[in-house]
Amino acid sequence: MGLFSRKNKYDEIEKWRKKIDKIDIKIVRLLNRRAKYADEIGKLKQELNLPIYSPEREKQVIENVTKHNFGPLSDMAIKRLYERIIDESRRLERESAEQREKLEQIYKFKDGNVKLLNNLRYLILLLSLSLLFYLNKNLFIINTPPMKLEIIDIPKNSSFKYVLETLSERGLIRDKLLALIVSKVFGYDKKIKSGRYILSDNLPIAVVINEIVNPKLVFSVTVTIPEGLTAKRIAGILKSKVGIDSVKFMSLVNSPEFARELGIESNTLEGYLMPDTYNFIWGDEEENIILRLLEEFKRFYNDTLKIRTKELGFTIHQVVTLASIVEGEAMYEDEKPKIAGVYLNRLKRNMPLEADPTIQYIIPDGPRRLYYKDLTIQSPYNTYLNKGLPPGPVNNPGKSSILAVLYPEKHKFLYFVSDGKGRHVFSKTYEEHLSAVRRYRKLLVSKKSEKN
Ligand SMILES: O=C(O)C(=O)C[C@]1(C(=O)O)C=C[C@@H](O)C=C1
Repeated sequence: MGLFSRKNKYDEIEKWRKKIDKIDIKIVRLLNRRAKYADEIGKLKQELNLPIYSPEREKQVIENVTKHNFGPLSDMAIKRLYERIIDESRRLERESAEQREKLEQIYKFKDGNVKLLNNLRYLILLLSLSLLFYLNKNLFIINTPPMKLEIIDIPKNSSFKYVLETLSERGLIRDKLLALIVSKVFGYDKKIKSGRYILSDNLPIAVVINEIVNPKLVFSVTVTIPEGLTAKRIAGILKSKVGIDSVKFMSLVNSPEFARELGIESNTLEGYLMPDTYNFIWGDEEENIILRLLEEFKRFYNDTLKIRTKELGFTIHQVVTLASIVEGEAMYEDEKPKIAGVYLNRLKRNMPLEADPTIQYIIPDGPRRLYYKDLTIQSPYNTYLNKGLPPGPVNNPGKSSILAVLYPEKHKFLYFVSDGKGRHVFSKTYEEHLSAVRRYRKLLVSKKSEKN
């Protein structure tokens, strides 16, 4: 073979190959278009739940292509080629189906979660709204008209737990836990104030707690302290009426430092607790109450009375001491200046006062009827054994008794004895007095026999 013809053949191969290349490009494009159609069919089969593999259809396809086969490829060759093409179609359909399934699962999961989240959101919203509604209703709103008013006593040093228990027991707070939480959050549990409170049963928690922390409806009690009582008996009254600690009250009354601090020339405040009618706040401090009683004493014992005291040559302490004896003796106001006059006459003559109220003060079980042996009790307060005034007041005298000492009746009486009816018989001499005493005793005896 010549060199020239050989080269021509190579060129020819190249020429054919170029043609094949062009056809291959078309074949690949067509194969992919075919694969795409098969993929569409696969999608529909998946939706219809049909199997990918369809042997009848494959048979049809082979028959179709061999029918149109005019060589040079044999029918068998075409058949083998198409079996490979359909293989790849099935593989593509399968892979696509798998991918769609996976995606579907992801969406399903997402969908579920989104639904769950939405439900949770609604639930939280609902819960928050109900909580807000509940808090608003219980904490701030007055919902019902009051059914009853309750008086609540909160003693000093009460624990917050005790306060909550009491309020809840009396129906003043419905939700103890809510009250506890709110109080703890705002620190109210450490700020409660003792006292007597009047609260209605329809108040919301915030109002009830605020009232106890910051009382506005404080309960004031009117207390009358009668004239002539000892500090100890006054302490008893204040304990029951105002809720004070009577031991603390007495220790203040008997504190010389406290008396000095208040400007009282005495070791105790006995005599200076002014009898009167007072308005106290229930549960108020013992000290405040004493200050109030002393204030009344000082207000009463004004400059005019102080000047008068000096004129008489007495100290305030001596006047109050004698006034307490007059207070103890007199039952009627109009007799007070006369009785004061008797004691002042006796003091001037250096006679013992022989005043029964001073004995009543030293007997532990008084006040009661006195016996002769009571008059012999050793005490600086015993005015049968000691001349002059006792060391201090034997009770807390009222205003009229103090005035009776400062403005006594001028007379010459040195003695008096009960007339058996609450008044007294006054005498200038001992003899007169003795006969008055005898008359009194006779009266007593006849009264006794009348009774029997
Ligand atoms: O016609 C179908 O059902 C197809 O899925 C397409 C095809 C093919 O490639 O022609 C693929 C797989 C089947 O087994 C049958 C035919």
